[in-house]
Amino acid sequence: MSEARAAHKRILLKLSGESLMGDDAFGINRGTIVRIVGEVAEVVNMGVEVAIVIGGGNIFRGVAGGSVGMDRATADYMGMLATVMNALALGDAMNKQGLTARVMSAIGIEQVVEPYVRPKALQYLEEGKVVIFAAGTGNPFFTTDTAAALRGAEIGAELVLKATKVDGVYTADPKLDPAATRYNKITFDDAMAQNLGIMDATAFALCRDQKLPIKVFSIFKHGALKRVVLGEDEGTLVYA
Ligand SMILES: Nc1ncnc2c1ncn2[C@@H]1O[C@H](COP(=O)(O)OP(=O)(O)OP(=O)(O)O)[C@@H](O)[C@H]1O
Ligand SMILES: O=c1ccn([C@@H]2O[C@H](COP(=O)(O)O)[C@@H](O)[C@H]2O)c(=O)[nH]1
Repeated sequence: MSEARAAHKRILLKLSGESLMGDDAFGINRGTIVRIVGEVAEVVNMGVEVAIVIGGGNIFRGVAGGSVGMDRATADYMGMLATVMNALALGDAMNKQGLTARVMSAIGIEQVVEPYVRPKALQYLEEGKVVIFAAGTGNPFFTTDTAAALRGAEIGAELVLKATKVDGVYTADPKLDPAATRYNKITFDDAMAQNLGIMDATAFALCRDQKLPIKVFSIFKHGALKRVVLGEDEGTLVYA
């Protein structure tokens, strides 16, 4: 274990699917996934129990499928399967880089990965294994952000870390509004009242009701994950 003291014992890290793309147009970039696993390893080696929810936007997005005429629920199941592919790739990279990872799926595909069973997930975390939650909530019409809030609450995480492409929550989407400014912290109620698009309202509401804070930070900023875990000033805190 390293000398630095973590501010949190157990965390839920939400990785967007797009964070695995690197500079590619879609899919999984090998160098990027290796770098992200290296950053996760740093916090695991500090003694932090790490659970991960991985998105699927780099492979498939259900809403996009719906918009071209596909049944929305079917498209959403395809989106959930995309998260299983990302989870398998992430787990494989972790095991190759010296971590022990377990992938658990919210939908039954037992020949491929074990099903999500809460006590088992808790046991893995206590054993120092990284648990990767695949297939979101297992239900269509939800997102992996909501899965992160749900699993975070279920496992008693102290903090949800939303690792994304931007370095925090802004007054407006910074990709669309260059004049947008970043919040250092913001309450769930304010984020929801202002309809800030960084996370969906269901995820915000669940975390607010469970008093589970969220840190939004950029996964592309080297060392940012470790700085969040150390409780340093990084990204935006969303709190109740
Ligand atoms: N107020 C805001 N502050 C910051 N980012 C915002 C805001 N409103 C919208 N966004 C956008 O939200 C996006 C967050 O998306 P994110 O990377 O989490 O993707 P996702 O849909 O959750 O994951 P996936 O890629 O797996 O589908 C950012 O890229 C940013 O452009
Ligand atoms: O609980 C869930 C989680 C996800 N989906 C579908 O998967 C895709 C990919 O997830 P992202 O959160 O966008 O990364 C999502 O667009 C949904 O179509 C789901 O149905 N239920």
